[in-house]
Amino acid sequence: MADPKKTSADLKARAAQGSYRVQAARAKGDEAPVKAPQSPKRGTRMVPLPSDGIVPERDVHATPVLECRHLGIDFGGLHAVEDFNLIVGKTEIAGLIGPNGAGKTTVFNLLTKVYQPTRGTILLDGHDTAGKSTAKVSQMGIARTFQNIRLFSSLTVEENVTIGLHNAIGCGMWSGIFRLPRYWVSEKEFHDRSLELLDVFGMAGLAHVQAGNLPYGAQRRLEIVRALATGPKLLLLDEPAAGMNPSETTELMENIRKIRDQFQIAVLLIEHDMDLVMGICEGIAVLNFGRIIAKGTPDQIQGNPQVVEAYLGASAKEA
Ligand SMILES: Nc1ncnc2c1ncn2[C@@H]1O[C@H](COP(=O)(O)OP(=O)(O)OP(=O)(O)O)[C@@H](O)[C@H]1O
Repeated sequence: MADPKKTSADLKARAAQGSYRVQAARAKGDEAPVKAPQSPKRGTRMVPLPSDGIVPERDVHATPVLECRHLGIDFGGLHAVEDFNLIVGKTEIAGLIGPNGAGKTTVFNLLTKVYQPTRGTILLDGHDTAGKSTAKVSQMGIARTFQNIRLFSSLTVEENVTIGLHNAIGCGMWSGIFRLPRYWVSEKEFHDRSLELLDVFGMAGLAHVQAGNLPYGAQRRLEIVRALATGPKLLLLDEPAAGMNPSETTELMENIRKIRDQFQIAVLLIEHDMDLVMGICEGIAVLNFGRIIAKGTPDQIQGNPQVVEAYLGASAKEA
């Protein structure tokens, strides 16, 4: 869980200054302040869709990878998520932010069918996921990582990735039980593919290391590789920078962009680290008390008084 005071202070400072880049330039002692870009990836323009949403211009003619319409879930009398509408473009890096308890993880649990929604619709790449199981939506193209690392710590790095591949492809029960030729071909394919995926993050050399023995940052990277092994169209990252030091966070930001560029998939991330969110997200949605209170580009979100108020309100209550 993030420090709400730090997050609020970050957001307030940025809202006041209008640009985190100006702040960074001043901190480095640069003479001329750097002008904030319209969106984090230079040249990316967010375009409104006829429905309620914005997507990167490059995705405007593609089916959105995710479309949530009037999504909601109740826990007893608590409307944990209410009237949640969100569109994520085919190759967009999108952010879902909000104070602690706002409903962010609940949204991920709805998207992955850990919870079935009380109301509303979720379209994944244009297909309705109503009534589908977690396993089914995984096959349909959603993968996620969790706030707390959930690796098989006694298995090797490679075995952790292979499990993701098995989930996606499988080699058939009888081939596996009777070790038919198809099984061995699959195992060889899985081995090669695991190393290929690990290599994206410079981890192929760690394939035989026990996952539990990896340093923290590497365990977080491995979780992402394992999620990628399932062949997703949409990767959900729940607080990927939690517990990371600044250099690990910078590396993570590069890796997230690399994933989008190399695999041509979309990423939706929950994160309290505003440097990461404002640095890589193209579209951002802000949740408070289960409802979206703002949507837009990083510049629009940083300058939104309702957003600053939501974070300051949370911070003030904790103080
Ligand atoms: N299974 C559940 N049963 C009852 N209430 C729940 C359940 N899951 C979540 N909630 C409630 O829903 C609300 C939203 O919780 P959620 O974990 O989604 O918030 P969050 O924005 O992810 O918070 P954080 O940033 O602290 O992780 C909270 O009030 C929480 O207590």
